[in-house]
Amino acid sequence: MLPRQELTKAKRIVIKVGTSTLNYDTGKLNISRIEHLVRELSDLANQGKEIILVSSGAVGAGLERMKKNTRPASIPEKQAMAAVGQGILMHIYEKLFAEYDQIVAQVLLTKENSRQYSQYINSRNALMALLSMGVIPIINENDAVAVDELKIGDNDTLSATVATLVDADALIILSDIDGLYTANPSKDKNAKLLHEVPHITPEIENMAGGAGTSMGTGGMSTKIKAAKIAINSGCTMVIASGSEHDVLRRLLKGEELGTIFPAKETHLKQRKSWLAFGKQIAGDIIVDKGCEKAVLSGSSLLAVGILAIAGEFKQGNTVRILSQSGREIARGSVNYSSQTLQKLKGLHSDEFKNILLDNSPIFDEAVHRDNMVIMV
Ligand SMILES: Nc1ncnc2c1ncn2[C@@H]1O[C@H](COP(=O)(O)OP(=O)(O)O)[C@@H](O)[C@H]1O
Ligand SMILES: N[C@@H](CCC(=O)OP(=O)(O)O)C(=O)O
Repeated sequence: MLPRQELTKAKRIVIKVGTSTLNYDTGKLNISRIEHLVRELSDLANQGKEIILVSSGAVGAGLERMKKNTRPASIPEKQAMAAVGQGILMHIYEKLFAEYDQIVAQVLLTKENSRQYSQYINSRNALMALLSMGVIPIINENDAVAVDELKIGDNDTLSATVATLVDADALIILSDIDGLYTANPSKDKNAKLLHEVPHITPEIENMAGGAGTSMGTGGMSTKIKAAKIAINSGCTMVIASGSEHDVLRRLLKGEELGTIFPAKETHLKQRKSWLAFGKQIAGDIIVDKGCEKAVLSGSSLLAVGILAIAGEFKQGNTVRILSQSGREIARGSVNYSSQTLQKLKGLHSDEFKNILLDNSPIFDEAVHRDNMVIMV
């Protein structure tokens, strides 16, 4: 089935709306757009679709309330603005959704919630319970507690993590632009809109630039990062304009709006998606061309193909597997620490016993294919 047609069948849908869509350039909330969004989402829920809204805008709403017109530079100030704004945002949503008799719930997440498998499953259970009750969860990052290493970092990535968590059929990212262009259109007047991106190649990644306004964060590059997560988890993603009339209804009828990133056929099992997207990356393993080919065709990663190791990691940590050119081809749970792998790299497993003098278990594979997820 064509990817646009697939969208017409989507039942569980995550919709992400960015600050640049929720706010005017003045920094004030775009009330009529929020009203329209709420109307469209309630209508989709009435059709029996399961809807999750990932909404940015807390910092923006906080800034407006505190009468500031530039995003603060320091993290504590940003956190303070988000804390002021999140309540305002929820109050608006609660009030508007109530007009359509639609119940909503606030869910605030951090990376911590996906790092531990038990917490990952707990968040999934809570979201599934809300969906089964016909409630629309409204998700944002828990900005007040999520400093640096706890931060998911941007709501594009958060929305893709959520889509993976709940096995969503589609992720729709609404922005202030109608999709991915061949270059940043604010800088290149000849940039053209791409209607479909069948594969995320390095060229596609290079097209994506940073945020367009002082309000938005991440720009297209975080949306491409989100697309990688979503499509590898079997979820089709679309980037479309939040200002396009009836954008959600039209997209879900198969209309060619925005840029579509079709889901990959292979749907990762829960544990594999957690492995790939839930856990923190502890380091990198750089492999030679032969090893890259073997990994991409489904083999385990053997030490003989390892050229170099970056970072310090322990056995069981998640590492990225990179090609010689630095492109991530896979990630997985590693059988040896970085210290041990430094000694084993380039060797065949029958040579390991000369190196591993202690009685530590000898694995043939540095990363077993069952604990590995292909990322291209
Ligand atoms: N290749 C590209 N195609 C489209 N937009 C791009 C591209 N590269 C950078 N951008 C910028 O990304 C912006 C959207 O991201 P962002 O400002 O973070 O908004 P949001 O708040 O919706 O996340 C666009 O307005 C545009 O200026
Ligand atoms: N958690 C922050 C959103 C951060 C973010 O990713 O913003 P955006 O790029 O507008 O989606 C907030 O609510 O302001």
